[in-house]
Amino acid sequence: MELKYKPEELTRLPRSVIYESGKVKLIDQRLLPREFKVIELTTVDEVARAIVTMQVRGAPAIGAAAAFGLALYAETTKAKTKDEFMDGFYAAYDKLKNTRPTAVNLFWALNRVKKLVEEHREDSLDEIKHLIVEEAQKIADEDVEANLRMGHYGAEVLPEGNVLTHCNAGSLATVHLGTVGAVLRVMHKEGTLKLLWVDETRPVLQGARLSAWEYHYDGIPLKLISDNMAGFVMQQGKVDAIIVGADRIVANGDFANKIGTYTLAVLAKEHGIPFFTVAPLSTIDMSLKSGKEIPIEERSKEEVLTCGGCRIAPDVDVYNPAFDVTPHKYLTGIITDRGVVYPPFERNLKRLFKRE
Ligand SMILES: CSC[C@H]1O[C@H](OP(=O)(O)O)[C@H](O)[C@@H]1O
Repeated sequence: MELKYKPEELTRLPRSVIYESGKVKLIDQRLLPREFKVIELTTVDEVARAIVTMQVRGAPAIGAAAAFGLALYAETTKAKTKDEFMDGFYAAYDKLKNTRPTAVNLFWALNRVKKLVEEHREDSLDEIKHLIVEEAQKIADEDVEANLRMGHYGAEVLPEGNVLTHCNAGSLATVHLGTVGAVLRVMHKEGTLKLLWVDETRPVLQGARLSAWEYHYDGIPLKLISDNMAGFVMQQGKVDAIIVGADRIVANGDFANKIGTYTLAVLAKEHGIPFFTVAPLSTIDMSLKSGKEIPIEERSKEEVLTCGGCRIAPDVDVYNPAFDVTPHKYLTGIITDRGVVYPPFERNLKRLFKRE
């Protein structure tokens, strides 16, 4: 894959989350679009709270933030002995692991650091601390590289024209550039993206608040629509492709993504519109055979009872699943950092992991 563009040629945005000597610095996504603010977190509890409250969100972004949370622990702990350090490390790992259950990137990132630490248990304490910080930075840098590759792969396969996307799988959902965001930015750079339809994505409005903000910031032509308009726009023949992110893709190609994705997939099938998901290998969980096994996060009733901080309903019972699962039969392809995977997904996803 020839990478024609560098990240700075595709976006004016900074990285969404970074680690600098004992501080995790991240864009507070709850404040967007009205305020752009980078907050500095100095404890593991603050990083865990940022993930739970969605100050940082998006599968790869929360994976990187969690890994940086372990780096922050390593560089700020007062532990004197290796046993004390390891007790604190496992406590930090558990705190971060228990933040959100659906995006597999969180567990992939935490387990990658934990495995390295356990493999180097006999090293000196300073060497172990250095390894943690270095590995967390590698996870972040690899995410940017993966997004760049997916951007180029995706722009090669999506048809020229109008694209619809749901939620935010842009730069804000990753360390930099985005998964969907990288594809859209390369298409925009090459003049093949004529118009982007952005679903507002109730109840947390990641589309209206985050995608509309970041793609407009980078000059991508877009129209914002409410979620219930997507079907009509498709019926009018105004959508040439749909592209969404993923929080967990499993061995048969079923995948979990923001609530409302399944609805779009069924509508896309009805209207003969190509439907792609974009995700790095860190989002693929080959240990699960079907999407039925994916844990689906349920969030607070307040997210549904309010909109933009205003109450829009009486205090009634609410069901608020943050994700749904789209069966692989609705998928045209999976755009990954190792190329585009087409059906049969079970066989072709296995092959993906065999390629080194
Ligand atoms: C590139 S992963 C983005 C993925 O994560 C989002 O969920 P949330 O905003 O709750 O973290 C959404 O499902 C996006 O597609």
